[in-house]
Amino acid sequence: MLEFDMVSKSFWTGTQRKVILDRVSFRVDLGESLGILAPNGTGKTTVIKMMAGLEKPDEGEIRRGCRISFPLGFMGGVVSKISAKENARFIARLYGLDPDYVESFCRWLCDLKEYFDQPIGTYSSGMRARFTFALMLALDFDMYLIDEGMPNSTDANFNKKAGDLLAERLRTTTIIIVSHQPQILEKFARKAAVLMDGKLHMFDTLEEAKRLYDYETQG
Ligand SMILES: Nc1ncnc2c1ncn2[C@@H]1O[C@H](COP(=O)(O)OP(=O)(O)OP(=O)(O)O)[C@@H](O)[C@H]1O
Repeated sequence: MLEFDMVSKSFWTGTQRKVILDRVSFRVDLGESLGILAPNGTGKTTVIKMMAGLEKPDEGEIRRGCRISFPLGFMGGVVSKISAKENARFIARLYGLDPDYVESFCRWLCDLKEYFDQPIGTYSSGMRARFTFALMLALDFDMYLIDEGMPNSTDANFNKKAGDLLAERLRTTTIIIVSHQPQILEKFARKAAVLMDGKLHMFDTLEEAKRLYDYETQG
Protein backbone atom coordinates (compact mmCIF):
# COMPACT_ATOMS: atom_id res chain seq x y z
CA MET A 1 0.00 0.00 0.00
CA LEU A 2 0.83 3.67 -0.32
CA GLU A 3 -0.60 6.04 2.26
CA PHE A 4 -0.68 9.82 2.61
CA ASP A 5 -1.54 10.95 6.14
CA MET A 6 -2.43 14.65 6.54
CA VAL A 7 0.14 15.61 3.93
CA SER A 8 0.70 19.27 3.03
CA LYS A 9 2.94 20.71 0.33
CA SER A 10 3.31 24.21 -1.04
CA PHE A 11 5.86 26.32 -2.91
CA TRP A 12 6.73 29.99 -2.46
CA THR A 13 6.68 31.52 -5.95
CA GLY A 14 8.25 34.84 -4.95
CA THR A 15 4.92 36.65 -4.72
CA GLN A 16 2.55 34.05 -3.31
CA ARG A 17 2.28 30.58 -1.81
CA LYS A 18 1.25 27.91 -4.33
CA VAL A 19 -0.60 25.19 -2.41
CA ILE A 20 -0.32 21.71 -3.96
CA LEU A 21 -1.70 19.61 -1.08
CA ASP A 22 -3.50 20.87 2.03
CA ARG A 23 -3.70 18.20 4.77
CA VAL A 24 -4.53 15.41 2.32
CA SER A 25 -5.08 11.80 3.43
CA PHE A 26 -5.67 8.82 1.15
CA ARG A 27 -4.54 5.27 0.67
CA VAL A 28 -3.92 3.12 -2.42
CA ASP A 29 -3.97 -0.64 -1.88
CA LEU A 30 -2.31 -3.20 -4.14
CA GLY A 31 -4.66 -4.22 -6.95
CA GLU A 32 -6.52 -0.89 -6.92
CA SER A 33 -5.01 1.15 -9.73
CA LEU A 34 -5.78 4.84 -9.39
CA GLY A 35 -6.08 7.62 -11.96
CA ILE A 36 -5.67 11.19 -10.75
CA LEU A 37 -7.22 13.92 -12.90
CA ALA A 38 -5.83 17.41 -12.49
CA PRO A 39 -5.74 20.56 -14.59
CA ASN A 40 -2.30 21.72 -15.80
CA GLY A 41 -0.14 23.32 -13.15
CA THR A 42 -2.09 22.01 -10.14
CA GLY A 43 0.73 19.74 -9.00
CA LYS A 44 0.53 16.38 -10.79
CA THR A 45 4.27 16.02 -11.17
CA THR A 46 4.89 17.14 -7.58
CA VAL A 47 2.42 14.59 -6.17
CA ILE A 48 3.90 11.75 -8.26
CA LYS A 49 7.40 12.75 -7.08
CA MET A 50 6.17 12.73 -3.46
CA MET A 51 4.78 9.21 -3.96
CA ALA A 52 8.18 8.09 -5.26
CA GLY A 53 10.04 9.78 -2.39
CA LEU A 54 11.75 12.31 -4.67
CA GLU A 55 9.99 15.29 -3.06
CA LYS A 56 9.36 15.64 0.69
CA PRO A 57 6.07 16.79 2.27
CA ASP A 58 6.12 20.01 4.33
CA GLU A 59 3.91 18.30 6.90
CA GLY A 60 2.31 14.90 7.38
CA GLU A 61 3.58 11.44 6.62
CA ILE A 62 3.86 9.27 3.51
CA ARG A 63 3.98 5.53 4.20
CA ARG A 64 5.04 2.95 1.63
CA GLY A 65 4.35 -0.74 2.23
CA CYS A 66 5.46 -2.05 -1.17
CA ARG A 67 8.01 -1.53 -3.93
CA ILE A 68 7.12 1.72 -5.68
CA SER A 69 8.70 2.70 -9.01
CA PHE A 70 10.36 5.96 -9.92
CA PRO A 71 8.00 8.04 -12.10
CA LEU A 72 7.86 7.00 -15.73
CA GLY A 73 10.15 9.32 -17.65
CA PHE A 74 12.27 10.20 -14.60
CA MET A 75 15.91 10.47 -15.72
CA GLY A 76 17.35 11.09 -12.25
CA GLY A 77 19.12 7.76 -11.82
CA VAL A 78 20.37 7.58 -15.40
CA VAL A 79 23.89 8.78 -16.24
CA SER A 80 24.24 10.55 -19.62
CA LYS A 81 27.95 9.88 -20.06
CA ILE A 82 27.52 6.12 -20.25
CA SER A 83 25.48 3.90 -22.57
CA ALA A 84 22.00 2.43 -22.08
CA LYS A 85 23.70 -0.95 -21.70
CA GLU A 86 25.94 0.25 -18.86
CA ASN A 87 23.09 2.14 -17.17
CA ALA A 88 20.81 -0.90 -17.38
CA ARG A 89 23.45 -3.18 -15.85
CA PHE A 90 24.35 -0.68 -13.11
CA ILE A 91 20.75 -0.09 -12.09
CA ALA A 92 20.01 -3.83 -12.18
CA ARG A 93 22.80 -4.33 -9.63
CA LEU A 94 21.41 -1.55 -7.42
CA TYR A 95 18.05 -3.32 -7.35
CA GLY A 96 19.64 -6.76 -6.82
CA LEU A 97 18.48 -8.06 -10.22
CA ASP A 98 20.28 -10.07 -12.90
CA PRO A 99 22.16 -7.50 -15.10
CA ASP A 100 22.00 -9.84 -18.15
CA TYR A 101 18.22 -10.02 -17.90
CA VAL A 102 17.72 -6.25 -17.42
CA GLU A 103 20.13 -5.46 -20.27
CA SER A 104 18.53 -7.86 -22.74
CA PHE A 105 14.97 -6.85 -21.80
CA CYS A 106 15.79 -3.15 -22.33
CA ARG A 107 17.72 -3.85 -25.55
CA TRP A 108 14.72 -5.74 -26.93
CA LEU A 109 12.01 -3.29 -25.82
CA CYS A 110 13.56 0.04 -26.73
CA ASP A 111 15.17 -1.28 -29.93
CA LEU A 112 17.80 1.46 -30.12
CA LYS A 113 20.08 -0.71 -32.28
CA GLU A 114 23.75 0.40 -32.09
CA TYR A 115 22.74 3.44 -29.99
CA PHE A 116 22.09 1.10 -27.07
CA ASP A 117 25.89 0.93 -26.73
CA GLN A 118 26.44 4.69 -27.19
CA PRO A 119 26.33 7.32 -24.38
CA ILE A 120 22.77 8.34 -23.47
CA GLY A 121 23.82 11.98 -23.95
CA THR A 122 23.77 11.34 -27.72
CA TYR A 123 20.09 10.23 -27.75
CA SER A 124 17.05 12.22 -28.86
CA SER A 125 14.38 12.88 -26.21
CA GLY A 126 12.20 10.12 -27.74
CA MET A 127 15.07 7.61 -27.51
CA ARG A 128 15.66 8.56 -23.86
CA ALA A 129 11.96 8.18 -23.09
CA ARG A 130 12.00 4.72 -24.68
CA PHE A 131 14.99 3.68 -22.59
CA THR A 132 13.65 4.92 -19.22
CA PHE A 133 10.28 3.30 -19.91
CA ALA A 134 11.98 -0.03 -20.75
CA LEU A 135 14.10 0.25 -17.61
CA MET A 136 11.05 0.88 -15.45
CA LEU A 137 9.32 -2.22 -16.82
CA ALA A 138 12.46 -4.35 -16.50
CA LEU A 139 12.62 -3.68 -12.76
CA ASP A 140 10.18 -5.47 -10.55
CA PHE A 141 7.81 -3.03 -8.83
CA ASP A 142 4.47 -3.55 -7.07
CA MET A 143 3.26 -0.05 -7.99
CA TYR A 144 4.15 1.89 -11.12
CA LEU A 145 3.94 5.69 -11.15
CA ILE A 146 3.07 7.29 -14.47
CA ASP A 147 3.02 11.02 -15.19
CA GLU A 148 0.78 11.85 -18.21
CA GLY A 149 0.62 8.46 -19.89
CA MET A 150 3.00 6.74 -22.25
CA PRO A 151 6.45 8.08 -23.12
CA ASN A 152 6.62 10.69 -25.80
CA SER A 153 7.72 8.35 -28.59
CA THR A 154 6.85 8.56 -32.28
CA ASP A 155 8.07 5.02 -32.89
CA ALA A 156 4.88 3.06 -33.68
CA ASN A 157 6.54 -0.30 -33.14
CA PHE A 158 7.79 0.71 -29.68
CA ASN A 159 4.42 2.24 -28.73
CA LYS A 160 2.65 -1.01 -29.60
CA LYS A 161 5.13 -3.24 -27.73
CA ALA A 162 5.24 -0.94 -24.69
CA GLY A 163 1.45 -0.49 -24.61
CA ASP A 164 0.86 -4.26 -24.74
CA LEU A 165 3.41 -4.84 -21.98
CA LEU A 166 1.88 -2.20 -19.76
CA ALA A 167 -1.61 -3.66 -20.28
CA GLU A 168 -0.21 -7.08 -19.33
CA ARG A 169 1.45 -5.61 -16.19
CA LEU A 170 -1.88 -4.12 -15.16
CA ARG A 171 -3.14 -7.60 -14.39
CA THR A 172 -0.46 -8.21 -11.78
CA THR A 173 0.60 -4.79 -10.56
CA THR A 174 -0.95 -1.52 -9.48
CA ILE A 175 -0.63 1.68 -11.47
CA ILE A 176 -1.00 5.25 -10.27
CA ILE A 177 -1.34 7.62 -13.19
CA VAL A 178 -1.84 11.39 -13.21
CA SER A 179 -3.13 13.28 -16.23
CA HIS A 180 -5.23 16.24 -17.31
CA GLN A 181 -6.90 13.99 -19.92
CA PRO A 182 -9.63 11.58 -18.71
CA GLN A 183 -9.23 9.39 -21.85
CA ILE A 184 -5.65 8.50 -20.82
CA LEU A 185 -6.81 7.32 -17.40
CA GLU A 186 -9.57 5.13 -18.87
CA LYS A 187 -7.02 2.62 -20.14
CA PHE A 188 -5.32 2.16 -16.80
CA ALA A 189 -7.55 2.72 -13.81
CA ARG A 190 -11.07 2.21 -12.58
CA LYS A 191 -10.76 4.21 -9.37
CA ALA A 192 -10.14 7.90 -9.84
CA ALA A 193 -9.47 11.12 -7.97
CA VAL A 194 -9.49 14.80 -8.81
CA LEU A 195 -6.67 17.04 -7.58
CA MET A 196 -7.56 20.70 -7.29
CA ASP A 197 -7.19 23.60 -4.86
CA GLY A 198 -4.93 21.55 -2.62
CA LYS A 199 -7.45 18.75 -2.09
CA LEU A 200 -7.67 15.23 -3.52
CA HIS A 201 -11.28 14.16 -4.07
CA MET A 202 -11.49 10.35 -4.27
CA PHE A 203 -14.17 8.49 -6.28
CA ASP A 204 -14.99 4.83 -6.86
CA THR A 205 -15.32 5.35 -10.61
CA LEU A 206 -13.70 7.48 -13.27
CA GLU A 207 -17.17 8.59 -14.41
CA GLU A 208 -17.84 10.29 -11.06
CA ALA A 209 -14.40 11.91 -11.04
CA LYS A 210 -14.95 13.17 -14.59
CA ARG A 211 -18.20 14.83 -13.57
CA LEU A 212 -16.45 16.96 -10.92
CA TYR A 213 -13.46 17.60 -13.19
CA ASP A 214 -15.62 18.73 -16.13
CA TYR A 215 -17.74 20.90 -13.85
CA GLU A 216 -14.66 22.59 -12.38
CA THR A 217 -12.70 22.97 -15.62
CA GLN A 218 -15.51 23.70 -18.11
CA GLY A 219 -18.10 25.24 -15.82
N1 LIG B 1 10.57 23.57 -6.76
C1 LIG B 1 9.58 24.43 -7.01
N2 LIG B 1 9.64 25.71 -6.57
C2 LIG B 1 8.63 26.59 -6.78
N3 LIG B 1 7.50 26.28 -7.45
C3 LIG B 1 7.38 25.02 -7.91
C4 LIG B 1 8.40 24.03 -7.73
N4 LIG B 1 7.98 22.86 -8.28
C5 LIG B 1 6.77 23.12 -8.81
N5 LIG B 1 6.39 24.40 -8.57
C6 LIG B 1 5.12 25.04 -8.95
O1 LIG B 1 4.06 24.23 -8.44
C7 LIG B 1 3.01 24.14 -9.40
C8 LIG B 1 2.75 22.69 -9.74
O2 LIG B 1 3.84 22.15 -10.46
P1 LIG B 1 3.78 20.69 -11.09
O3 LIG B 1 4.91 20.56 -12.07
O4 LIG B 1 3.71 19.69 -10.00
O5 LIG B 1 2.38 20.75 -11.83
P2 LIG B 1 1.76 19.86 -12.98
O6 LIG B 1 0.31 19.75 -12.67
O7 LIG B 1 2.53 18.60 -13.15
O8 LIG B 1 2.00 20.82 -14.21
P3 LIG B 1 1.95 20.51 -15.80
O9 LIG B 1 0.61 19.94 -16.06
O10 LIG B 1 2.13 21.87 -16.41
O11 LIG B 1 3.09 19.57 -16.07
C9 LIG B 1 3.42 24.99 -10.59
O12 LIG B 1 2.84 26.26 -10.43
C10 LIG B 1 4.94 25.08 -10.46
O13 LIG B 1 5.42 26.28 -10.99
